[in-house]
Amino acid sequence: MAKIFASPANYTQGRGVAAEIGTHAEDLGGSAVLLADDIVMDIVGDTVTESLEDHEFDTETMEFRGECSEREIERVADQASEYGSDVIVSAGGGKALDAAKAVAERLDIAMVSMPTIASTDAPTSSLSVIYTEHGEFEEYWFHSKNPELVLVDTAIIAGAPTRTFRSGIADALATWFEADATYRSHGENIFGGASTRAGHALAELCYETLRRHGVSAVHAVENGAVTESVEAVTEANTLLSGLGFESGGLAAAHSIHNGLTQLEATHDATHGEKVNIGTLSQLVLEGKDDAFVEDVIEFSLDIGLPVTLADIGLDDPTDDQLETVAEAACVEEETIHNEPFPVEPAMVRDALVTVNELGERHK
Ligand SMILES: NC(=O)c1ccc[n+]([C@@H]2O[C@H](COP(=O)([O-])OP(=O)(O)OC[C@H]3O[C@@H](n4cnc5c(N)ncnc54)[C@H](O)[C@@H]3O)[C@@H](O)[C@H]2O)c1
Ligand SMILES: [Zn+2]
Repeated sequence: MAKIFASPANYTQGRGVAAEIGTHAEDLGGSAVLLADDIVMDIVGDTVTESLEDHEFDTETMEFRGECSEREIERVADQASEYGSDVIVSAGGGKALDAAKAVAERLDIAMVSMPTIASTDAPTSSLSVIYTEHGEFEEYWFHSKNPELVLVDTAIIAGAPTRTFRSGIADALATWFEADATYRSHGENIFGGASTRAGHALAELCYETLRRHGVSAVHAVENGAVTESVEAVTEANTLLSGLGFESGGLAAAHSIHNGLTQLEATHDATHGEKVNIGTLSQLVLEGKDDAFVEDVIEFSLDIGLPVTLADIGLDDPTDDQLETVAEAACVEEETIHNEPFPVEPAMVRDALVTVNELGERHK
């Protein structure tokens, strides 16, 4: 199997860079549509439109309605096509970015990814996670390219609710464990290739960066402050995690997340929050030492991340519910089969109940 590494063409991060979008996007086209929900449009709409128009772009705006579903993608694509847009700029969280990636693929136009929260590693990737209208995970859509430009304004990131930043740390915390499992099993990354040393090393740097800067960065963001730790963790949550998972590979943590989305009770927990339960479950599944699992639980608590099932809305899960999660996590297409040993649903269920017990003990 060939080794494959791919990435966005350009990643730009810093305080105030939203106002420079016209400069960075200049070569990508001449007619842009900005996709964002109401909240995000209020935050970036004027700044982005002004900068694009200063650089000779015709600009339209469009409201994102909140779910990355096939229907929403179709609606946005039809409208963007009517506008004759050759660039889609998407601002917001993972769902808005994922929807825009699918639109860019469908219309064969350029994509600018502008995360306004550092909540997931979606901004840099070449895939979209597709949900039903009701928010259940449906499937991954793999696209032919990564976004042309990823633009991250750290002043906006630090001004967003801290919960989004914590969630991004959780999504990024999974990256190293999943990439390393894939590496050890000689599994496939998102591009259907083997991991490069680069993909593996970036995933490890992601983990080290979170451990060195995570706590300080969360405290800064609680106060809307941009410090060097906030810069480091934003980069880890967004760039290092994004490249690390795509070129390094996913494994159990994200399959368990996908399984958890089958239960409606978890829908108020963010992507990252559910992933954290997936990460801890993966460590138990892999039989990591007690001290190591406890260290990751303690770090999760320091950051303010879920360590029990109740923390993600499952106060008293029934056997049937746990069975549903475990079965969904182990379907054939799931990345859990990148673990270096065969995984059965019973093993996932047992890891989940064990994590729950360990998490309760540490609280
Ligand atoms: N494609 C990938 O590679 C990939 C990777 C990880 C996660 N995901 C997907 O990402 C999605 C989760 O994304 P998410 O956790 O970012 O949430 P989200 O996209 O569901 O919601 C983000 C919310 O935050 C709000 N928001 C955005 N910026 C804000 C700001 N600056 N201030 C205040 N509010 C703001 C938005 O209005 C929205 O309500 C899931 O669908 C997940 O599957 C995809
Ligand atoms: Zn994720």
